[in-house]
Amino acid sequence: MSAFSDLPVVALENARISVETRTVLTSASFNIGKGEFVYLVGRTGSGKSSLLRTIYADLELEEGKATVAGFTINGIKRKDVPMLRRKLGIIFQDFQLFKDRTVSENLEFVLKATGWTDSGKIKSRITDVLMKVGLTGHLSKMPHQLSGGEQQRVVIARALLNEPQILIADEPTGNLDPEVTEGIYELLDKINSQGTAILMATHDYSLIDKHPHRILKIENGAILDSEKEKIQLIAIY
Ligand SMILES: Nc1ncnc2c1ncn2[C@@H]1O[C@H](COP(=O)(O)OP(=O)(O)OP(=O)(O)O)[C@@H](O)[C@H]1O
Repeated sequence: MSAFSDLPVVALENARISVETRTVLTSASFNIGKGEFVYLVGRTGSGKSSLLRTIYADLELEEGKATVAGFTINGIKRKDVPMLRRKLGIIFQDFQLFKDRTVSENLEFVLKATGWTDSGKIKSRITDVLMKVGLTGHLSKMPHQLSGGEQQRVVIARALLNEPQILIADEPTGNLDPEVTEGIYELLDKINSQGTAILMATHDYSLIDKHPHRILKIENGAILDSEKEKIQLIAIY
């Protein structure tokens, strides 16, 4: 093990985050360790997506410090952002696959864009990630030939291509019915048990009840942490 293996995957210190003129976090500090599974909750508009955007360097940190997967986010140079994103897997509620490309082409696009050139390695990586998400045999399908749950599995496969240290998921089950949600959770749980940290924003408190993990809650511009205090989860939308 390297001497750096105990460094957190995400570390925020007194982070202040604003969107346009609205401050969503005033002074947030927390760490996410290697291989942790963490839920991110909070009312609609509390700033969950904004916090995730800061972690993947899509929204600037106004004050404080943040390191993610070994990168310092404060003042990160545009040219370094793709390197950071290679260490992260990002999953959204709306699947954002290219609709005019097959599953395989969607995955190949990302590999080529992130520097993969050897066609044998590309093919075998695509086969590997599709196997991980339970979609072996769906290589040549178009997104519209897949169910919502299957499309989300392709998105998860795409997020895994470059072996990220953490998956950042913004409402990954928001468009899925409860049974399909359970399957997606189980997949994320399996990925997590193989060592990838997960940070998942969700409104689905029944999922959290059923599968408890650490919770970070955004409330009035602050972060509450279930490791330090009891967090009330009342269905608030
Ligand atoms: N592009 C934008 N321009 C202006 N204000 C924005 C923009 N994006 C978000 N906001 C505002 O920033 C605040 C935080 O939004 P954010 O999307 O981070 O919240 P959220 O907790 O993810 O909400 P939800 O649960 O509805 O997804 C909200 O008040 C929102 O209206």
